[in-house]
Amino acid sequence: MDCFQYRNGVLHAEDISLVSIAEQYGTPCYVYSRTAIEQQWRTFDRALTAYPHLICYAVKANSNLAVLNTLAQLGAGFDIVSGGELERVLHAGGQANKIVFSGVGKTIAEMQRALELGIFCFNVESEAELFRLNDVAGKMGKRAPVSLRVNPDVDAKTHPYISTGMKKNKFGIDIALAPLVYATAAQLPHIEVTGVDCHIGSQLTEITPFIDAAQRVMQLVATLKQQGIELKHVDFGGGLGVQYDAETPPSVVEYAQALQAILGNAPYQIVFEPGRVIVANAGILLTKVEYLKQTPEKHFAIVDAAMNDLIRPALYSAWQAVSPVIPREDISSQEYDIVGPICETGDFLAKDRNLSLQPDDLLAIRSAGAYGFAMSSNYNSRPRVAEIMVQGAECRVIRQRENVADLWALERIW
Ligand SMILES: Cc1ncc(COP(=O)(O)O)c(C=O)c1O
Ligand SMILES: N[C@@H](CCCC[NH3+])C(=O)O
Repeated sequence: MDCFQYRNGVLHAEDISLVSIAEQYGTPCYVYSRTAIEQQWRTFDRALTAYPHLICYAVKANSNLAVLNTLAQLGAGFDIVSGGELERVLHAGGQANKIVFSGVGKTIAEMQRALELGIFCFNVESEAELFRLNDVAGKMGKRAPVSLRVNPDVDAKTHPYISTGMKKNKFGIDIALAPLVYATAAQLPHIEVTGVDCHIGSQLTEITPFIDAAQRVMQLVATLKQQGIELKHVDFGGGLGVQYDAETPPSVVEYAQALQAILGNAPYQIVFEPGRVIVANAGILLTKVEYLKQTPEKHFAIVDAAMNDLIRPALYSAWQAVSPVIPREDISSQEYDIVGPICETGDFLAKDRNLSLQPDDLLAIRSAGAYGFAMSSNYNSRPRVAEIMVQGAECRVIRQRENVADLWALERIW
């Protein structure tokens, strides 16, 4: 169920009108539906009951403590890519033994901390990293649980910036070389080979690349078995797409069924690292129209949110729906570019949208729960916006709006 719906002509987040949120907390702000996050989580979890599984929410999609805590309470594991994400998860109540650590550039300090805490496993992305991890674990008198992230050379058919499973990408170990690297890993005294991992990209809207990758991974698992290397878990990463516009991504159930057809009754724990599909449609960015501006070419709606708040349109030409909080019928509509106040032509949130607008109108940029606030910045010295979480008729600030003093809090004059 969509937790952002119109009631009596006003867009609501669950039971709370977005007009009242704007009045109480100001704009721009992110608004998340806690119920929507919980629902998505449960849908994912239920679809996978055929196998023992661990769902490790990809923290990078939305790392607010309240979001992480909501998921931790449901039993989530977490996929992290930095020491910062590791500490966030712990601070939010997540369990270390349900954490997978991905990423191509893990530092010695990050490895030490993760080993000290006893994470579920390291998704190792290169031989060099494997040797470093063996060394670090050895000095600590430990054995590091390891899953090699393999690169299956499958085209995820998504935006090139977020496609990760092709030979030309920096991620993972070439699947053709993986048997050799596994053989090396199995000989290292401070490495315990526990699994295999694969993540081919984000916002996948077709099932075929997932199937191709899963087949290649399971072939590798069979080869390793012949080599005498028995794995305990198989991690299929994240990447399941969501509907922003007219895409028709596979449902979680379709995705699970397709994997089941490949896995049969394989005796492995199955791990997933979903990010976007859990949180994207559980959030909006609420913004206010400051000015309407007309040039001979275009109509612009200049709003108080900008590319520093939501960079996806500027970075990937991503399309996100724009909904008026109170749709107007008193004036005719125009094609608008929805732009921010930043000094860049790339500062747009949407282009060519047919809307009826007046200054001070509120707009909701939809599907902003994933890779929204998490990718925001202070560019143009803009304080980061507030994040609000709603459940039913209850509403809480889960991150305060920054103020100008926060902008230079860590700076010193020479
Ligand atoms: C290693 C890894 N796992 C999981 C994810 C989560 O992906 P998504 O948000 O598309 O589910 C990502 C991001 O693409 C990733 O890099
Ligand atoms: N930031 C991207 C997704 C990248 C996923 C990171 N592995 C987006 O907004 O679509």
